[in-house]
Amino acid sequence: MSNFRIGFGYDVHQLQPDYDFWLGGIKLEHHLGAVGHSDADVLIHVICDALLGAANIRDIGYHFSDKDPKYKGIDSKILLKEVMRLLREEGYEVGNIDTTVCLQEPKVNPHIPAIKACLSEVMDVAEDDISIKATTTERLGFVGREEGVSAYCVALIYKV
Ligand SMILES: Nc1ccn([C@@H]2O[C@H](COP(=O)(O)O)[C@@H](O)[C@H]2O)c(=O)n1
Ligand SMILES: C[C@@]1(CO)OP(=O)(O)OP(=O)(O)OC[C@H]1O
Repeated sequence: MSNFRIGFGYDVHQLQPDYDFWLGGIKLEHHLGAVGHSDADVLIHVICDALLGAANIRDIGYHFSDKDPKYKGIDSKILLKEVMRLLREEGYEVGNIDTTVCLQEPKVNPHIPAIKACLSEVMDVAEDDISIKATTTERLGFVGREEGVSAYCVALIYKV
């Protein structure tokens, strides 16, 4: 087995009125927000899953159950910090992560610098090793109908 491992994360959250829209640790101003047991930050959730998967230490729902009232409404940055602690406890460091957010509206691009700065601080990983991208689905499917937001992440980790 090499010192390098990869992981992958995928997640979906519904979008509805009267909810906050947290994405990558920052709050977007939008008429719809993401629904979940936590703050429903889909971008942070896929980063957590990709990192946990890379280290082969299960997934976000295993470590932070959506049945546990302790995590009701929790700031996902707290979950990501704990995932980083678990990763480092296993002797790993992050090489880089690459993410894609699938969202019809609003535009993510203007927020990418703030998201990268936020995630860099939470993860203690250089901004240069954190890539955030976005795409619409050309009005097709649940993302296109603005019923939900999805995201993907791949992560490279290495043994220190
Ligand atoms: N929510 C989004 C979606 C897309 N972008 C940016 O726009 C580009 C074009 O999107 P298409 O879905 O038409 O390919 C995309 O490459 C992103 O740069 C965005 O910022 N926010
Ligand atoms: C984060 C957790 C825990 O609060 O809740 P949700 O916000 O529902 O998120 P999801 O990605 O569906 O699953 C992980 C959950 O265990």
